Amino acid sequence: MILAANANAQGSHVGEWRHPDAWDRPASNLENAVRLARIAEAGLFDLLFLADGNGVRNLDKPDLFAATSPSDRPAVFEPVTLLSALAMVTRHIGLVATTTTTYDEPYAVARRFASLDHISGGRAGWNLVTTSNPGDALNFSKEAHAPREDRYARAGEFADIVKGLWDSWADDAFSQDKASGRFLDPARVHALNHKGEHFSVAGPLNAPRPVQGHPVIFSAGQSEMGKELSARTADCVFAIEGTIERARTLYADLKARLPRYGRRPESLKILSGVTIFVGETEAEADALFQALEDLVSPAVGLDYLSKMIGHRMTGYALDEPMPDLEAEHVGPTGIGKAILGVARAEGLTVRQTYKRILPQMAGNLFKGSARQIADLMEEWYRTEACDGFMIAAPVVPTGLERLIRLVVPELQRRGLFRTAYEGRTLRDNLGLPRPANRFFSEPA
Ligand SMILES: Cc1cc2nc3c(=O)[nH]c(=O)nc-3n(C[C@H](O)[C@H](O)[C@H](O)COP(=O)(O)O)c2cc1C
Repeated sequence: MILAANANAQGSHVGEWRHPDAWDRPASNLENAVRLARIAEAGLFDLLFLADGNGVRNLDKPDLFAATSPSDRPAVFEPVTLLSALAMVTRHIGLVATTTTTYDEPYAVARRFASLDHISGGRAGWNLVTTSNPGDALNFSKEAHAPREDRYARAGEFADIVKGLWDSWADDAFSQDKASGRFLDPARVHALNHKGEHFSVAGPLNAPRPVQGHPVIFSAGQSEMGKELSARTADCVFAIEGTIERARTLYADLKARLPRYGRRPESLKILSGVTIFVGETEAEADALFQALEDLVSPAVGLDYLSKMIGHRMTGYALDEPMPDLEAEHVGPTGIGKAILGVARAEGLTVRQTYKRILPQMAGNLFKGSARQIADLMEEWYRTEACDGFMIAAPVVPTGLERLIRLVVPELQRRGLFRTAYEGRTLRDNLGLPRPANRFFSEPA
């Protein structure tokens, strides 16, 4: 079972940062990030994962903004920069950063992640997103966020170029031989010379081939286009589905797309987003859950719901049934659709819907004792709802510490989770092979 730490130092629950256990002054705090990375590595987690965006939300609503939620992101480190620092204080754990294909350039992204892979000794991963926050467009000389179709078309070409650039050099290209005076072998370089619909990139990349060949690629879109992109280009998918049945359907759907691209089912790992409240007892987990809920005002809750479903919910009566938005609303995201589906299936009111998703910015909710949590994780894993979990554990960092103390040993006893890191690279630990260079055969 793969375990990933969804490592937003401000937490994932909207009310979390106000809890007495939360660390003080979480904004852009390197010391906290280092502590969190060390905690996750001591717990043998496969990787740290940093979601990201390129803009600040809610500035137009000063009251909400003052009570900032983690998704507003007013003060977060640029993730590759942060992971480069964390690479120096960790040895085993994978380091995965989100970077957008909509507002970045393939050469720059290939270079950044090749560098992180070398700096970390083969532990880098790139979470490829097409950007969820439309306002980010205004920070990149655009007047509006491009439609989903255009973003995904660009993303597909972007990913192909990045992979091609990582293959610029054969693994043995840089002999750096002082005696002969030969720094590199000019026969072992390939200039990409890509000319496509969105990009023209000559190459080669000004970095040796990454330690892992290609850093691990994550992707996180759940629309038809998002799923197809994952099947074609990703090694791991960060998936969020509200029920085990929906998660199994998505799992089967994604794996069934792979043969079309000549891929085997085990070449794509699916991590289900989950927020875990674990206590010494079920009652302790319930109490923490309730304490966090009490820290969120209806205004903040409604705003959060609006962002998650892509439709402004202010003005709807809190205790009326959740409106049937899917019919009237053209563009809910994959996540938004899942939320609306659960609200409809369970007949939730607007208030119940936002309360339901409050702890679920990072995915499905698991709450209870260590045994109960391990039972749920085992069921999801064994019945092919996922290959592992992208875990947020409120409150940061005590929630993760508790999870590692209580749940990890239970998973180990059941033979579901490692007792020591197996490999040297993130790919090794995830059980993913090192990709061959598409332009050069391996050195003899
Ligand atoms: C689980 C999950 C995590 C995501 N994380 C991010 C993120 O960190 N930053 C971002 O800009 N977009 C993120 N996205 C947005 C996607 O990249 C994509 O733009 C959005 O989901 C719309 O595509 P879809 O309809 O295919 O889901 C995430 C999406 C999902 C489903």
